[in-house]
Amino acid sequence: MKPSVILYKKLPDDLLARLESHFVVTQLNDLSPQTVQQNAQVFADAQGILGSSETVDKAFLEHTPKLRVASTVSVGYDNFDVDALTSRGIALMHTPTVLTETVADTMMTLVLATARRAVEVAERVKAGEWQGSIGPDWFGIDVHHKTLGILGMGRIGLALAQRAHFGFNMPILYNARRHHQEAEDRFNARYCDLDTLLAESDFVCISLPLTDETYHLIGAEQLAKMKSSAILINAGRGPVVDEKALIQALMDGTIHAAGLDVFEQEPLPVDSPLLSLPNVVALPHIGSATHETRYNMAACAVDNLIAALSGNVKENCVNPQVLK
Ligand SMILES: NC(=O)c1ccc[n+]([C@@H]2O[C@H](COP(=O)([O-])OP(=O)(O)OC[C@H]3O[C@@H](n4cnc5c(N)ncnc54)[C@H](O)[C@@H]3O)[C@@H](O)[C@H]2O)c1
Ligand SMILES: O=C(O)[C@H](O)CO
Repeated sequence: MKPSVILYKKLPDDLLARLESHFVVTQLNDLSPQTVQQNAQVFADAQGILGSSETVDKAFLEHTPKLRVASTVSVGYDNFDVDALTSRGIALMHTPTVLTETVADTMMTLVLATARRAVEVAERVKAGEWQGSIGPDWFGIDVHHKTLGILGMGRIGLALAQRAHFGFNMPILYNARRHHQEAEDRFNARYCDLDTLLAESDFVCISLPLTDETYHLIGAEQLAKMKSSAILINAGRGPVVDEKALIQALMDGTIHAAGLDVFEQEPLPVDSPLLSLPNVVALPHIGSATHETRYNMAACAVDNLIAALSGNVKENCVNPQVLK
């Protein structure tokens, strides 16, 4: 008999058909306690789950005694209690690599949009304010040849460094737990401690995962160490930055601007002060959101689930120790 799996994200038809050729698939909207309660038997029978963004913690796992694989349509997995999954022998599969270049494009978009004030001035044009030659109140700042600091020199950090180095002639600084020879050899990136990176970068770019260590890594103290002309870019996870401290720093001129794809609370509440600051470009967590990349992520997650439930995993497992 085919294993039962729960799908909690919409898939393109061809990928759904592929999933259904291997499994008995139940489609649900989410993994909320209410959904679990209303579909208790489905959760009790499920050997796999596939979707994104929902919390999978100890309380959830109590309802899934047969679960063997969780396949997330994302590279980030901070919404999973990995220790709880591992202690139950459940494999966590994710989708690195297929989204790397697209997310780096998004980060470069934020660098350019904040520096050149693209959103702000485009809105002024739409509002009919372009009535003659523009003056300094429409000007931005240069990106090329400025120093770009990277926090999180992993797959996405490297792809960002490539763009900044070759495309914009930017010196690259990075802080990490170890030296990254590839970044140093290919992009002339210079390793430095966090304080030096904050003090010397014109753009501080975050592509870090959210962990206990990175939670509020950037707070008031760190923002105060940045140049007042510097711009903060965050496409890692919202809680890596203390958002209250960031709002204050943007309001009092401690830093120049921020380009944000991720927030402490998503969707960003409509009354967030961030939305009334002209020096903020706020995107709705679109790092990987192109048609091509979202398809490739979904395909990767389907393949990951098939591989893991058939004992054939070659890559993309967060906790490979459960496979031994
Ligand atoms: N905005 C989006 O839509 C979007 C899309 C994809 C990924 N992301 C986020 O980007 C993150 C990175 O993705 P990736 O594929 O580059 O992952 P990765 O694992 O290749 O890179 C993460 C890097 O951060 C480093 N790191 C972790 N903790 C650190 C710490 N305390 N100090 C310094 N460095 C630390 C790791 O060593 C690694 O090099 C994901 O975990 C996710 O949270 C966001
Ligand atoms: O981690 C990821 O893949 C992105 O943030 C999409 O959720």
